[in-house]
Amino acid sequence: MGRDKEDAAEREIDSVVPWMRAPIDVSNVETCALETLPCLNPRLKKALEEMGISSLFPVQVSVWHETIGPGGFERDICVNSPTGSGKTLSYALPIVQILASRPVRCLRALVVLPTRDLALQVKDVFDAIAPAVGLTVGSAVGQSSIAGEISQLIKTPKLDAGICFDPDDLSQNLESAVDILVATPGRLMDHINNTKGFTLEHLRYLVVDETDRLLREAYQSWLPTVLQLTQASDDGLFPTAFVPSAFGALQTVRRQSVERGFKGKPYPRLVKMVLSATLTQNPSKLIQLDLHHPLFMTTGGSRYRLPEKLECLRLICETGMKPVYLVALLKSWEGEKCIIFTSSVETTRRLCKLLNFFGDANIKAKEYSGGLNQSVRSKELKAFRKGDIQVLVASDALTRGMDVKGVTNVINYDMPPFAKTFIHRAGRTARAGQAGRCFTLLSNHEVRRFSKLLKKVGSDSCPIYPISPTSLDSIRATYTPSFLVSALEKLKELVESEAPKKGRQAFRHNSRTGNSQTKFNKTTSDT
Ligand SMILES: Nc1ncnc2c1ncn2[C@@H]1O[C@H](COP(=O)(O)OP(=O)(O)OP(=O)(O)O)[C@@H](O)[C@H]1O
Repeated sequence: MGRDKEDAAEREIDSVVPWMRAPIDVSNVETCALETLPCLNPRLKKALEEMGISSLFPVQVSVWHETIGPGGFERDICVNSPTGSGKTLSYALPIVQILASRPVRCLRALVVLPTRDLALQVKDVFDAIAPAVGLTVGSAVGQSSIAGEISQLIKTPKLDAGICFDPDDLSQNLESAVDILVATPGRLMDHINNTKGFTLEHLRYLVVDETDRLLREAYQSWLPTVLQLTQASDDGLFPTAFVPSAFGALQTVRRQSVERGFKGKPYPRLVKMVLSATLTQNPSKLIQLDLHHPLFMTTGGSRYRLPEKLECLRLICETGMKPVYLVALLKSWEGEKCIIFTSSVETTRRLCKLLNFFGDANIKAKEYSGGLNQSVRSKELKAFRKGDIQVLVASDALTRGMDVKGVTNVINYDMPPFAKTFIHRAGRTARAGQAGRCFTLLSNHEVRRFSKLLKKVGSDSCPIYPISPTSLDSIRATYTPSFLVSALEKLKELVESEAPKKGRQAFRHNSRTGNSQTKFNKTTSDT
């Protein structure tokens, strides 16, 4: 989306839908010890304790109160709560508790997330609690082959000795092997369209995590498809292409209800939970979710909120000096985990290579961007989680929601283009009530625009970080003309061997433009 469009979308706050005008303010809610949480299943309590959790965070307490007990889940839930405030468990815990009370194996909860790594992270949370109450969690994210995924999701019938399972025989009972499915939209659609025995017929809970991101892209119309498949089944609403393909004895009949508040809606209805740190307030987007008496939960009065213990800092330098400032910062934190954000995939790749040229700085940096294939990305992320890599250089597309323990610093090497981008980047640190710092490197001409952005995110303080002149000088000593020539040569080789055609052309153009300082600055300022 272009900047103008995004800005316009952000301004649409003026046309907030009525139900968003009187939210539940989560900042007035206290944390709650597990011992005092009403109705908590003792087996879930034990599982939470094994995860190291002794109390619930405010957003988790608020959602719990609206979902557990009499009248629970009567309304759809919309949560706008800061990064790292624990939104995943806020939906995972009540869903698991409720499903545990009726132990019948069929797909009853679906959680949709925009990326594979994020979906796997959320699956880990469900996996930590669901088995304690006998529930099974599956994933449809494209991590394994489609056949591997199908065998994990669908239970094939036990046949008499000598009789083989025939996948085309519709008379055989195919049942779901999972109660809860965590999916990305693409793989979800593959299973809806092609997997025999995969059905949303029994679905009771739909979670759309990172809602604003998921609503921005249609992903093969996954949302209208899911909503259509969970409509009333007594009025012929299922289009033939989507006839559910489960042939087990178990049936869920959704009827057009005439009960108060449900007129014209199917009952039992699909309960929806939508969550983000930057939940859209755009009515034309929200309407796609077809929410039922939505209950809005937010933190504080402002639209966006940064984590409480996040410290924002800025560094102002000439564009060509950004690498020097960056290395000075990284050297001063030896061993601390850090994520560096850049403006594009190409920039991410180049900056990562550049950091690795500063060999004596001992910085182990890896790239995490849409320019890498999924398996490489997941491998780098795993190494970063384990602490084998200290620095992850990342583009924006994939880092939303990412939860990596021990990230104490985030650096905006390129200024974030939008307030939302700043929130999600900065939110990779200062999670779960921990302290963290977000540094932004700025050139003089960016200072005013950055101040405006800070106002939007509700930050009233972002002092200049006093970087030590001695450390800058020592790095400048490395950053000599001979270093530049050698780095330039290495970058050229790498770019020519790896970059797409466009990148190679840009580099050749730079190489023709004269002295090495100009060339290097161009290359680094592009990064
Ligand atoms: N009750 C709790 N006690 C201690 N730690 C918790 C609790 N709930 C969640 N956490 C931890 O807090 C961290 C952040 O949780 P989570 O990823 O759900 O945040 P989030 O609000 O979804 O963030 P984002 O908006 O960035 O996706 C995780 O590491 C999680 O393990």
